[in-house]
Amino acid sequence: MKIKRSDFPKEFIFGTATSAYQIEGAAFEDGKEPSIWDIFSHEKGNVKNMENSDVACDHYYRFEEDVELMSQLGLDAYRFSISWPRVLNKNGKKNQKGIDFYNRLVDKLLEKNIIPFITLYHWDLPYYLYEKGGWVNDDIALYFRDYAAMMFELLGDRVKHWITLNEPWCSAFLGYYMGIHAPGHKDINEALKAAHNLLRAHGYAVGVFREIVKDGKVGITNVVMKVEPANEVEEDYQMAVLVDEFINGWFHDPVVFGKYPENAKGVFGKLGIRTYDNDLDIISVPIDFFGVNYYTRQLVTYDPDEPFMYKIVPGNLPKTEMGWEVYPSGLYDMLKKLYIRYRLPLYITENGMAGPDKLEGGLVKDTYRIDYLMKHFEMALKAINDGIDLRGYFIWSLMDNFEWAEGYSKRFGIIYVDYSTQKRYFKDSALWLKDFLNS
Ligand SMILES: N#[N+]C[C@@H]1[C@@H](O)[C@H](O)[C@@H](O)[C@@H]2O[C@H]12
Repeated sequence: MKIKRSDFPKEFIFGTATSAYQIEGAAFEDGKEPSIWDIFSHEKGNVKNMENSDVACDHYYRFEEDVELMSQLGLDAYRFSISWPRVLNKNGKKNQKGIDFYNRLVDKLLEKNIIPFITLYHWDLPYYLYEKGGWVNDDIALYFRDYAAMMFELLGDRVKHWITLNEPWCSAFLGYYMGIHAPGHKDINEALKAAHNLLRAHGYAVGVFREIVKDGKVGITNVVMKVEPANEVEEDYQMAVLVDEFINGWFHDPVVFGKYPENAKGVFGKLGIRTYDNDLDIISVPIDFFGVNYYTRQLVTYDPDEPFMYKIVPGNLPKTEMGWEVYPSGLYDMLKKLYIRYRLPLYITENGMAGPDKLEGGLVKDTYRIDYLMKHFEMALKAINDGIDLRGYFIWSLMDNFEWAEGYSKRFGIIYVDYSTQKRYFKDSALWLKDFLNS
């Protein structure tokens, strides 16, 4: 049975999501200072084909055209991030040209009746703060608080939906343990420290938000994975519980319960890895919603030879260009799990797929993405009909963009970007979405 927009509650919002470093370009223009990703992407070996976001989708100069495209699709909302080093320089001074860009973007969105959702931090830490220790320097939480307060003051009169951090798990573990994201460190102790300081930063920002944007809503967006045992055996079930805590619980529990998940904390302790208990009262100040970035599941199996006694097992379901299994039921399962455990309103702040998109005659026949989105829309509707307080769904992504270590090799957009000309093309999925939103 084909679902329609009208099957969803009237107030439910459909949008698309992007992030500053992935689309803006103008990486060193109009007073913007470097971020850790500007430096990391220019260092050999970090990004496929040595690609970077110096230009990206040139959104800094083309934002009016891009908002017009969103309006043509009939989107209700648009989630984007602020580039911290574009608005605040190393002397703690505002960069007015950078601030003006976001003012104009917000005003353009409102003019087109598109609700802005702003993410304060989507991985592009100012490089000068990294030089002061970055996320492993406890002071970073106060720098973030001051940056957040400035943005709340500047845009809070028009923007009422804010997300403090995007996927702190990635910032901490891909950036400080696995080394595949900026700043490229490989130190589990640094990763745990960074994780804690990211959560402290979140808590301090929520505190000032309550003083500045009294009629606004604030939350945090986490990567959410459905973790399952690779084999129906006790030890794999135990590993699934542990990995669920490592990935999902580690950034949800402290924010709501003011404490880290016990099993994972115990494993870190046994391995001599320090965990932290300071400022848990600040970390757990009440928030208004959780943002859920859902893409796929993770199959795990017990392996005593691995540092954390488990390894990831590739599944046998159809996969996207990222090698991620297409697993729509995992979205429903995780929405249900999060809502039962934390009782907070939810937004799907990212869901989408990288596809083998080819531009031919001005068209991109991405029927696979239409199928993917429809199946995940169905799971969102099932969750709503089962009483879960799900309030919105943002497709990742509005347009093809810089996919971090994958460079431009992975296309997640519903709009195709020809990077050689910067021309935008609606993919079939965009045209399908436009019809769906009017259905
Ligand atoms: N990879 N991948 C796609 C997508 C990435 O482009 C976003 O920036 C992240 O928030 C999240 O990882 C998801």
